[in-house]
Amino acid sequence: MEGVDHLAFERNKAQFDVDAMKIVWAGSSHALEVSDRMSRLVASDPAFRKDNRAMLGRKELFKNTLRKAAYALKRIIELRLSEEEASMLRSFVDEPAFTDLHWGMFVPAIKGQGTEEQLKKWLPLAQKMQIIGCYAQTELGHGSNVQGLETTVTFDPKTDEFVIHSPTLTSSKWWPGGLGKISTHAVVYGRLITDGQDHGVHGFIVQLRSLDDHLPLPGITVGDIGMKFGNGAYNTMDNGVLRFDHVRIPRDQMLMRVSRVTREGKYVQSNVPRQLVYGTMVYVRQTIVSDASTALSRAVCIATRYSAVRRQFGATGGNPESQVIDYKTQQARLFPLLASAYAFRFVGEWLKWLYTDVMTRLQANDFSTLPEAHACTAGLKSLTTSATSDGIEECRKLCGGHGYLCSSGLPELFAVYVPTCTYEGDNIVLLLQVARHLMKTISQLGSGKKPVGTVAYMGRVEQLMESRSDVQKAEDWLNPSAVLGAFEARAARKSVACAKNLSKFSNPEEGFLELSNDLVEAARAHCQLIVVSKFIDKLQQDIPGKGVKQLLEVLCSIYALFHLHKHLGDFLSTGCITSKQGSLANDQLRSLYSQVRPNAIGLVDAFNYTDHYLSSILGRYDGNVYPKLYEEAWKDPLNDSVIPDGFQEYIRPMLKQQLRNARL
Ligand SMILES: CCCCCCCCCC/C=C\CCC/C=C/C(=O)SCCNC(=O)CCNC(=O)[C@H](O)C(C)(C)COP(=O)(O)OP(=O)(O)OC[C@H]1O[C@@H](n2cnc3c(N)ncnc32)[C@H](O)[C@@H]1OP(=O)(O)O
Ligand SMILES: Cc1cc2nc3c(=O)[nH]c(=O)nc-3n(C[C@H](O)[C@H](O)[C@H](O)COP(=O)(O)OP(=O)(O)OC[C@H]3O[C@@H](n4cnc5c(N)ncnc54)[C@H](O)[C@@H]3O)c2cc1C
Repeated sequence: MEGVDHLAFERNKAQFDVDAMKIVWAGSSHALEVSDRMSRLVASDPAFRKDNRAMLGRKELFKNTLRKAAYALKRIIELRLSEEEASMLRSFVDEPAFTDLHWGMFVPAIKGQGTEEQLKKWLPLAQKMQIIGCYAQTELGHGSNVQGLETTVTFDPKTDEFVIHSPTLTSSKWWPGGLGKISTHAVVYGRLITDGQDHGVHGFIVQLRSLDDHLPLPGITVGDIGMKFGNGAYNTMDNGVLRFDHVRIPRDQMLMRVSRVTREGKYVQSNVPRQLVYGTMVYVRQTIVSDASTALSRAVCIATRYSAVRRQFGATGGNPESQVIDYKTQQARLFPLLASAYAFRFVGEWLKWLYTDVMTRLQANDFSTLPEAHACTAGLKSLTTSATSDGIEECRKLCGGHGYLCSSGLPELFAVYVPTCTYEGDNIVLLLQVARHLMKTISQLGSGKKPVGTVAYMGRVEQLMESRSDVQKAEDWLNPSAVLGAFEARAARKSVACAKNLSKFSNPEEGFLELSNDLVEAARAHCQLIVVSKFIDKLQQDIPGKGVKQLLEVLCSIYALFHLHKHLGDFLSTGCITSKQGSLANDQLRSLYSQVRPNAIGLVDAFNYTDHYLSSILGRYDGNVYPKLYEEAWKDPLNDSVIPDGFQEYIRPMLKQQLRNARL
């Protein structure tokens, strides 16, 4: 039934102001207005169709992406869109493309590591897309260990140039998105060598292809690294391989904000920490946290709407079967993911604030919050992307068999999303960075250095080692201080246990390797505490709209109590809570799920996603799932003919042969 809202009866159940929640989700009325306008602009333009991606071969798929990227830029210019509108439009086009790396890494790398002169020269070219850039750091032999990169960049004082070279096979640049076929330029990371001395890894702007005929410049070998996981999915991106054979670039193409090489070949470090060379990764990790909430909310929106449409079992007295969303097991799998999507939204907002604050301080040569920014971006990137990848897969299972169809939108979302656990830093490697930060914080406690920011609770470590939860009944777990107390005590105790064990090793690095599993768990507990505490902080703000704040309080409690239940072993073994208190938390969770149930559709409608963006028959706004699934099946190329290609050639003779054998 076209035009009928099959989910209207669900929408009528909502006990809160969905439009007010849309503003909270978007971040402001202005952000909602822009994202709403841009998403509709993309959805209504047939040039941005994306429903056939899984069927296309690589070349056709890639060409289509190039067409969309060029068309998007044309529309951005024609409509005179602002930077904010343009970036929203690109995100609603919803297709990984070279432009992600151009805008997301190449431009930020120049902005963050270039001098004023370099910004003046390169930014206008990049911003007008007169050049297209990528971020070429990872090599075939090294990704996580950036200090292990092998590409050499040697200063030649005779010609005032750098000579870039790939000395080994493993030094080939490998993975950079946009590099394979499109980028004209790259920010290349390599070891700077002056006068025979190795100064470690630095960034350089390098032209790769001619701006006239797009052919690789002399000494450069470049191409695509091949098909990746999933049909369609990330294969719209030309991840590339790049080798240099003594390629020369002018000296002023070294990004010189952190350190520079003089005309005489002298290496000069500025007063900014060398870690700023890693600044672009910090920036991108921060954006990845907000993007996690977007990806997870998409999957949750699909699974929630479909769970309200889907019915199985329980038909009694002429009544229809039960909606699967009413099963407690479905709720216990789905609603924590819904809560996580909101939790990641708010922690992402906070992280953006933290990043902006760090950048402002850096301008004033205050580098004190850089370690905190590194630990938070690394840890939260790791926590949210792992949870989102697992969450998307859980949503697929929540949709039963139909979730496995490409038309559910979930397989492609998973395939595109899952490399987020690896790129911008492998999630385990990043948690180990957080663990280092925690161990350093603990080791400095005795020196009187007061921990600040997200590790401030370590300053109360003695009290946290002794504290006992005073929860007596299930509702006590709704008290934010009860939840915070338990999460802080668990995080502190896990870190302190690691620090104690580490102190038993005469060689700390050996100890760190030996205890790395425990350290990763301690880092995870710390990051979960950050998410919980930032959700609680959000609820201290004035949040208008009928029932909006109350429902967010419910979601916040679900996020916290779900993790308390999931990691009960941690909370019990560290002695923060008793097993009785653990089971009260579980009782409270069940009650919270019942409070979400009537509001579930409203809560996913608040994401304000168009059907085009969701790209899922199961997640359609109108819930008209079955006729559309049925219709879609007939569009498959296999159904173009009644008898498929290959049948006459292979199967008919086989059948005939088998029949002949049977008659003998
Ligand atoms: C359905 C369709 C949907 C469509 C949607 C479309 C989506 C499209 C998305 C596309 C978007 C993006 C594409 C992704 C592109 C990906 C790009 C990349 O992956 S780029 C490469 C990223 N590489 C990495 O992340 C490498 C990870 N490794 C590192 O970061 C480092 O090497 C590290 C940190 C692991 C170790 O570094 P190092 O050995 O130098 O450090 P130490 O451990 O010795 O530490 C020294 C000291 O420095 C501090 N430190 C480390 N890093 C930082 C930092 N970044 N900032 C500040 N400080 C840092 C560290 O804490 C130590 O401090 P100390 O006080 O001395 O202890
Ligand atoms: C889709 C995609 C897009 C990418 N885009 C870009 C790009 O645009 N530009 C770019 O430069 N790079 C890019 N990359 C590369 C990416 O940044 C790296 O793959 C990533 O940093 C992980 O490094 P690795 O591949 O070397 O993994 P490895 O470090 O080899 O990891 C392999 C395994 O070893 C483990 N491991 C490694 N070190 C440690 C340790 N110290 N302790 C414990 N365990 C460890 C890891 O946890 C993992 O399980 C991209 C990668 C992908 C998949």
